[in-house]
Amino acid sequence: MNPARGNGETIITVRGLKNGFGDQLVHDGLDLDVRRGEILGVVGGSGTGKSVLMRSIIGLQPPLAGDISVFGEATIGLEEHEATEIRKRWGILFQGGALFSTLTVSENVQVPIKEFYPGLDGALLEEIAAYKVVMTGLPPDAGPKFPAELSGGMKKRAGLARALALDPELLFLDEPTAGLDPIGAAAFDELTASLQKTLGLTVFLITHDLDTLYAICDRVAVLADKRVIAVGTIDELLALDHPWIQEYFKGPRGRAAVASAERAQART
Ligand SMILES: Nc1ncnc2c1ncn2[C@@H]1O[C@H](COP(=O)(O)OP(=O)(O)OP(=O)(O)O)[C@@H](O)[C@H]1O
Repeated sequence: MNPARGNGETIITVRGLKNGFGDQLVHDGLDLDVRRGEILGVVGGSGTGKSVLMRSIIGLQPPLAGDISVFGEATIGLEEHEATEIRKRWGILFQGGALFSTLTVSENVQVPIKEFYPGLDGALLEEIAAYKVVMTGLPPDAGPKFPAELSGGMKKRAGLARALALDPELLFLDEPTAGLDPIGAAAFDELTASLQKTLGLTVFLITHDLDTLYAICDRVAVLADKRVIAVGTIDELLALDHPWIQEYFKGPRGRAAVASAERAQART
């Protein structure tokens, strides 16, 4: 944890967000600030609206009410060309990777590049994709492979390579370590932290993985009761007496994550 990081500018601001489906209200008066340069973990029970929040921020879920700004610009109700300019500046790893199964890894990485820069020639696209593939720790020969030929961890890395295709400032990760074994998950966390540092990224990271929170998140936002009930370092959250927060961080899995973070600290 490095709470000092990200103390400057706010890169995402959400105010009074309201989302719902039919009779079900998912968010009601949700506020959140994400600071430039931080890795913000977003946690909450299943169905509390973490993915819906991410979808609202990236413009895939028009909210019932509220204001959202990213990079200092309001993102709701933008003209298509204005939205495109903003979308170029972020990358997204959706839950499960969401790779196109009929395209190779290299072709998957090229999808956003072709979308935003349709004029680039094939050789340059190949070159950019090859660079992104290697950057995410995949072997160079992963480029021509299809997703079905990859392990779960490799698929996540390929999804990350695609999310980084346009050199984003802001990265959205939706449960990136779900389905990975603990060693694969720890390796993915290390990759995220190292890319954040090297590329100066801001990371909005939805997770259920306590190890990830302890290992790489600067702050954690907790979703409950249709809003963000608290944001802070894990120590700051532990000082609160909200029952979900206490149960989450101090339950058996929370204690195991602390022990594992302490072991990792002792090794460095
Ligand atoms: N397109 C949709 N239509 C109807 N209901 C939806 C839609 N998208 C999400 N919901 C509902 O909104 C609620 C919040 O969903 P969301 O996927 O954001 O939860 P989550 O916190 O990400 O959960 P999990 O941790 O299980 O992934 C859920 O009850 C879900 O069923």
